[in-house]
Amino acid sequence: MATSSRSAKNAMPTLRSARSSDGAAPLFNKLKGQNANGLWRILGAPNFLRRDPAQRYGRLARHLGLPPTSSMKDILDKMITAKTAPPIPPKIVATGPCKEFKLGPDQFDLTTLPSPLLHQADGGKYVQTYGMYIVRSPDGKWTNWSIARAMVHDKTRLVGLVIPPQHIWQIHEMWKKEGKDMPWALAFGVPPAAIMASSMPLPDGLSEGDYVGSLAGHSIDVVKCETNDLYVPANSEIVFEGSCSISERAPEGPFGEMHGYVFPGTPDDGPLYTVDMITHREEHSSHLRLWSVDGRNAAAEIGALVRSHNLPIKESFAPFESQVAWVALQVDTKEPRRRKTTAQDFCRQIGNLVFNDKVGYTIDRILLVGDDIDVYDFRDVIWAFCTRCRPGTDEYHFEGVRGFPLIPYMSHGSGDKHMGGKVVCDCLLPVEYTTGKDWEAASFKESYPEELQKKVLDRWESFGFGPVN
Ligand SMILES: O=C(O)/C=C/c1c(F)c(F)c(F)c(F)c1F
Repeated sequence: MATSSRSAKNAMPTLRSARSSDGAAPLFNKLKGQNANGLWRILGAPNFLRRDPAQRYGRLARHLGLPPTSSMKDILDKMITAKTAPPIPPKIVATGPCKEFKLGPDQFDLTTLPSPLLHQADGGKYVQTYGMYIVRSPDGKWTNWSIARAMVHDKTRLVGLVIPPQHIWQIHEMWKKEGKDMPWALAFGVPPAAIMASSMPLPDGLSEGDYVGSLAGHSIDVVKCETNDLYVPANSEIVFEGSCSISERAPEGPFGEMHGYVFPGTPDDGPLYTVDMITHREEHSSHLRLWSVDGRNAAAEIGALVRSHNLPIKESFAPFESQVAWVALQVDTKEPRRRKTTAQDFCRQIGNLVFNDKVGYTIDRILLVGDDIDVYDFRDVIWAFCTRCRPGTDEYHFEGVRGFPLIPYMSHGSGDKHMGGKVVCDCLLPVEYTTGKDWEAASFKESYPEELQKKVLDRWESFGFGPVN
């Protein structure tokens, strides 16, 4: 990464992207409010799409050590494969780069450090959108690494979103029963595989640290916090250490959320986090991003869940165009025919399984599509949805399941804010449940003999139509 923080002093604010051979992410080196050691810089959108179609998911691929030309399928398959690999627990080390600088509560002021106002109508400065929370159950058996947003509340405190059924909420409830504030750490700039694992809806009780080791192919070095007994990745760039109150709450939000809305002047409330110490390394930055990884990773988990129940699903993907609130499931349609499954039984079985599991929490619409549909191509998915799913009769609604309260039609809609609002859309035509696909797509690839297609493509540019895409 860029220049040393020491050179940041007294410089004009500039934006310089963290350019490398495979693409750019905005790195803000000189920010108003930095302290004498340049704390902190900000890297934007570390997991977002690239312009180059050949490297569309390059930044995500880099999180997992995959080539920048990897497909979304390559990325999600690696995450699921690692989950079933033998766990590689973190390795405890005596110290690490994150210990190079240590600031006590009288040496920092969160209201003056360069926390960004990400959207003009946000209820506060969201310094935390891509850092990794570390919390542990009171019995010490479950260490959870996760992402949850938080904004600056005052000089030494943040206020964050902690909602059921998230693991941080589950563990916070355990500490409430103990009558003790929850020890907490927030690590920015952690190993990229760790932040990817933090945004996967892994099963309750599974410690991400074990999973990340199998994802990275080696154990992650962790080091003990100065002010509590939690362990953080030793090469983290910045670490906030402290505790999350089990009683004190404050206004939280609104925030420009993953679905693309902010409702001005409508804060909710959340628990207060007190920061007792900040440690950081010389080369540091706090990472910002907008919520999006969760839906993509949820799709991978949903695919694994339905296959583990012997449901014939080949591929699973959450289209970006749906704000990752939909999941398209490609069905191996010879199986429902072999099993003589009716559409209703099939859709109800999938909806009951997914929408009653934590992995389905953020997903409001499941689209079942046939063998001929590429779930990674939204044009394919929406074509099947528009032409094969009859409104009403081919849709199976689920109102008796936990809803996702952040979706605007839930939080600001007409129905219950916390229950339901979910549906399975059957985008298989009835014939796919009986004798199989009986149509040809009226398309270049399906409506003409291959030799004719080749003849045309060979002469395409000579016709003056430009390069074949
Ligand atoms: O603040 C946001 O834009 C989204 C927060 C968020 C999320 F992205 C998830 F995937 C969750 F599961 C969740 F509980 C959340 F609160």
